[in-house]
Amino acid sequence: MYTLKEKEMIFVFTGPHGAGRKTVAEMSGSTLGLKQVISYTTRPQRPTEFDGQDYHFITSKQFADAQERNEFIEIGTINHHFYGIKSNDIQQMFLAGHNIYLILNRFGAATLKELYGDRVVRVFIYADRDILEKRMRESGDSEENIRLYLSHFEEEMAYREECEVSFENLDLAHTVFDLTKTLDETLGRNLVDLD
Ligand SMILES: Nc1ncnc2c1ncn2[C@@H]1O[C@H](COP(=O)(O)OP(=O)(O)OP(=O)(O)O)[C@@H](O)[C@H]1O
Ligand SMILES: Nc1nc2c(ncn2[C@@H]2O[C@H](COP(=O)(O)O)[C@@H](O)[C@H]2O)c(=O)[nH]1
Repeated sequence: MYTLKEKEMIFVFTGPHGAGRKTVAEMSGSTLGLKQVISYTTRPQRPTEFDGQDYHFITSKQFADAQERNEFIEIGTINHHFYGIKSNDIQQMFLAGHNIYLILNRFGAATLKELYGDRVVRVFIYADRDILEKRMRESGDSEENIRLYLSHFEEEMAYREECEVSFENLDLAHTVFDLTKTLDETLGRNLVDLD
């Protein structure tokens, strides 16, 4: 496992599906120079997704081989598919001089917190159930996926209390403004003058 150096931070975006974790993480992340560590998954690639950008899409055999070689720092099973983060990818990002973010479910967020303690800030992004359903439908998710994702809504929302910071993502510009300010302060840089 990579040992974090002074001032290196890991931001883990979590919360219910469709809350806008990816959207706000990318927007604030690009302002603050954070880089995403991309997960590996055995889930089939969706038509709107790009390999290496949304996920590294790999076969079950490739996943099992990497697991055998102890390459993953964290592994999750979601809807019968495997997801994992490689330790070496975290290390490479830090060696390249970037602070990092990941977008994980609550189990992955809890694992990273256990491993890296105070250096992990869990950022919980949420909106109410009806809004999530509307967003998922508008972004083309299948009815089956929407049903599956919303079936975990209450458990996902309950994790909010354990997270270091949380933002209700209603108006995108406001969320990104508040989030960027908070992350900038957490990094102790105060580079972003948002007032
Ligand atoms: N504040 C917002 N208002 C309206 N739409 C939003 C807002 N934030 C994000 N969206 C839209 O909602 C959809 C889901 O956003 P996003 O993919 O970022 O969510 P997510 O939490 O990462 O969920 P998933 O894991 O399902 O991708 C996208 O189409 C995105 O453009
Ligand atoms: N515990 C982990 N959770 C992960 C990882 N990569 C993504 N995720 C989360 O899983 C769900 C499924 O997302 P989908 O894109 O397949 O719809 C979502 O909440 C992701 O944030 C991981 O490596 N570990």
